[in-house]
Amino acid sequence: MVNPPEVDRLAGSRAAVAARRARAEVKRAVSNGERSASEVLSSAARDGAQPESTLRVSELIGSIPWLGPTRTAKIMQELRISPSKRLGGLGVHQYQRLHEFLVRRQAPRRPNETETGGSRLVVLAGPTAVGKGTVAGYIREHYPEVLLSVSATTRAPRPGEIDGTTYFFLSDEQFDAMIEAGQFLEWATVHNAYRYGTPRAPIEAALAEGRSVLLEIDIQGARQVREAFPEAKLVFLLPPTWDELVRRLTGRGTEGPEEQARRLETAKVELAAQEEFDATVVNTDVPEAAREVVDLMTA
Ligand SMILES: Nc1nc2c(ncn2[C@@H]2O[C@H](COP(=O)(O)OP(=O)(O)O)[C@@H](O)[C@H]2O)c(=O)[nH]1
Ligand SMILES: Nc1ncnc2c1ncn2[C@@H]1O[C@H](COP(=O)(O)OP(=O)(O)O)[C@@H](O)[C@H]1O
Repeated sequence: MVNPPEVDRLAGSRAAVAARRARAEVKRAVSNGERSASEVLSSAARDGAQPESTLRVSELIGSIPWLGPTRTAKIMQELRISPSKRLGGLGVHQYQRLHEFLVRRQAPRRPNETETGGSRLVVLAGPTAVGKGTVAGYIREHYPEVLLSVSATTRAPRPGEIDGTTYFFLSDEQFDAMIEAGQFLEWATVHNAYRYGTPRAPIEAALAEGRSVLLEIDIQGARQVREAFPEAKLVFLLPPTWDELVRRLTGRGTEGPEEQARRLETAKVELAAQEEFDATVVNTDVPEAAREVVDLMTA
């Protein structure tokens, strides 16, 4: 029996809705880190009937955490794949290029081989509230062999912060005097508000003793350290997702809504800088993230 056209049309639209839902589920799983993009590509290549095969390449790449539309468009150009191309329609060479890109991106980036062995100066940077201070504090507690640099700042202490341990809390005049005397290894104005700087003397002394030194500083500072110490390793701490970063900032309760909004704006700029770093560590679990950072100090 042949279905009347209306029944066929209905069945067709139901199938289209189901396929759309399946593609949305694939994108959600990739953006949450539940599935890797390379595994989705392999699944599409294995079986053209899978919903993955009708996913556009640009949708797959755009689902990878921290790759926004601008970076995605740039990557599509570099891979020489048209934005409308679906996974199931890739040519052999296109598939190869995309697969290599995805596998390269997923492997945890280790400092490049040309670095002098055992360089001991490591910078830990990342967006506000990602957990830099928490991970650095865990390292201070559990890896006493690592010297954690104590920065100077002109911002006021938060409840529980101890002068000389969390920061050296200085007045503007005291901070200016240290700049004048060349006593900072680097310094920067962060979140368009307060100044932060790394006192030079303790770092140079610790490096001279062959100790590992960890600087927890902002992106501007990381760039200055790279200039002064090309062998330094720059590690970028990432949150599992943007929503988790927002939750941590608001949950921390150390800034009011206006300051939080300002810091989140800075965070977007900072996240875009991660490509300048030698390695990235995702701070899902503090002990695990701390272990990965320490491993990078001796890698
Ligand atoms: N350049 C530079 N940045 C620093 C230094 N110490 C801390 N920071 C950065 O200043 C920013 C603000 O730090 P803080 O006020 O503790 O805020 P939080 O990052 O939101 O906890 C963070 O990105 C820190 O990494 C430093 O010595 N130099
Ligand atoms: N892995 C994690 N899981 C959940 N919460 C975390 C994690 N790491 C840090 N936090 C919390 O997130 C908030 C921001 O951490 P903090 O160390 O102050 O960030 P940063 O120094 O990067 O600004 C704090 O409330 C901290 O307890």
